[in-house]
Amino acid sequence: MAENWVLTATAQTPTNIAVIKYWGKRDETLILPVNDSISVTLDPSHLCTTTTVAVSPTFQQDRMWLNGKEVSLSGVRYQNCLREIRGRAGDLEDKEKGIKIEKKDWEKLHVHVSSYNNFPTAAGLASSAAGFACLVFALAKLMNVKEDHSKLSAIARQGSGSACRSLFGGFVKWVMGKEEDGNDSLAVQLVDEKHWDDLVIIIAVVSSRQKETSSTTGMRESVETSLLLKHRAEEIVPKRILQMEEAIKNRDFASFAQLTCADSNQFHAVCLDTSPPIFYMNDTSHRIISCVEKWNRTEGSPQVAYTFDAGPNAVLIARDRKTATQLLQRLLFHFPPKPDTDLNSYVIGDKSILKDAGLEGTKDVEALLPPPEVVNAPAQKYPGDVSYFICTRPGEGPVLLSDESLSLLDPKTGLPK
Ligand SMILES: Nc1ncnc2c1ncn2[C@@H]1O[C@H](COP(=O)(O)OP(=O)(O)OP(=O)(O)O)[C@@H](O)[C@H]1O
Ligand SMILES: C[C@@](O)(CCOP(=O)(O)OP(=O)(O)O)CC(=O)O
Repeated sequence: MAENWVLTATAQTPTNIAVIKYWGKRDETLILPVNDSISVTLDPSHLCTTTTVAVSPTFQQDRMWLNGKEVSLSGVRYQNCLREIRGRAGDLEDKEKGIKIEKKDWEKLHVHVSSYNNFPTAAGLASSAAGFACLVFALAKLMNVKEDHSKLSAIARQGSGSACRSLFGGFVKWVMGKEEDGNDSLAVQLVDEKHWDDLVIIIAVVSSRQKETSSTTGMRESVETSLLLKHRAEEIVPKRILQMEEAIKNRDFASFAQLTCADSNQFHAVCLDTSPPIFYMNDTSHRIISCVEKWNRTEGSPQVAYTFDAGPNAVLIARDRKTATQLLQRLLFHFPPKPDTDLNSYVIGDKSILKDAGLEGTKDVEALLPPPEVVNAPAQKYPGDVSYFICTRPGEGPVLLSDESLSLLDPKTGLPK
């Protein structure tokens, strides 16, 4: 066997947003949560991670490049994922390339990883969720791991809890599990992305100067100090999970929206109940909540649901396209771009919603009338308080990219292209 071969696999994995939140661990090392959670996977054409993994007898050590820059793989979370995947690697033969790797050989072979997020990293858009899910999925393909997506999700969970939910498209539940070794703490798909394809998602990336507490630190402090977290995990979430599963199954938007907003608000209440208190939302986040609440109330039934993770960004879920265009008009009325910003870079993702809303340029935004529900109140405008909007929808789970031109590593050297 020639000893200078390089074998690669490239995958693409989506990010996800929780509608019933994970907040609190019962085991910090294995990353085992104190409650079940449910998320919606976001369309990878707008937010995703692409990762190429390679193996070669010529590699001297495990190495990783993130968005083109070399980063260390020595962190315990990366090490746990690599160990768990290597332990499950199978025999592999590529006759065309003359490569034969036996199960026991994988322990001695080093890997190279190159990963790229098509959205800002560590900006509160769950890059760690897409990133760890993609790493585990790509390595599993490379190393011929014969396990289903749920089993792989239990490995991705050890990279970042929320990552386990990115192993599936559509709506996904992370079952907390009971076992001490965490083998039953994994993700399952509730329904795929086609089940409820009316939904439209608009993310407001909110400008933020504050230094935020990371999710890992924040939830540790909440577990240690918040009595509300204990009550939430034991009494509230188990019931909410059942109601949310029912709402998703029946495409019951009114219940879905009520549960999503209530759960986001309770998660932030737990943060306030933490000592010292943690503030993730800012004034802009609060203004977006008020705008949606006022509109929903005027309509008599929910049109839009909102949810916020460990940061000020708003994730807004509209019941259908028509509602999404009305939402975008409201958002752009209150949060127009700064005078020098082009609308095309201010609203990204699925731009067809801009067109449906009759908004082709900054002039159209300036001409927007106040929404009917605010006509008697001062029409408040906050240019610059939102950095940009992303229009997207529920999307599919991880996919393997077989087109070699999409590989992020050179097939000859195993180094970034
Ligand atoms: N593509 C990737 N592949 C592997 N790891 C990644 C990738 N992208 C991000 N990460 C890991 O996730 C870390 C960022 O996670 P962090 O929780 O700080 O931000 P986030 O997930 O973008 O935001 P948030 O958790 O607030 O939603 C990075 O430092 C890196 O360790
Ligand atoms: C608020 C959340 O987004 C918290 C996510 O926490 P992480 O998964 O980032 O935390 P670690 O497991 O410590 O890596 C809610 C959620 O995604 O369910």
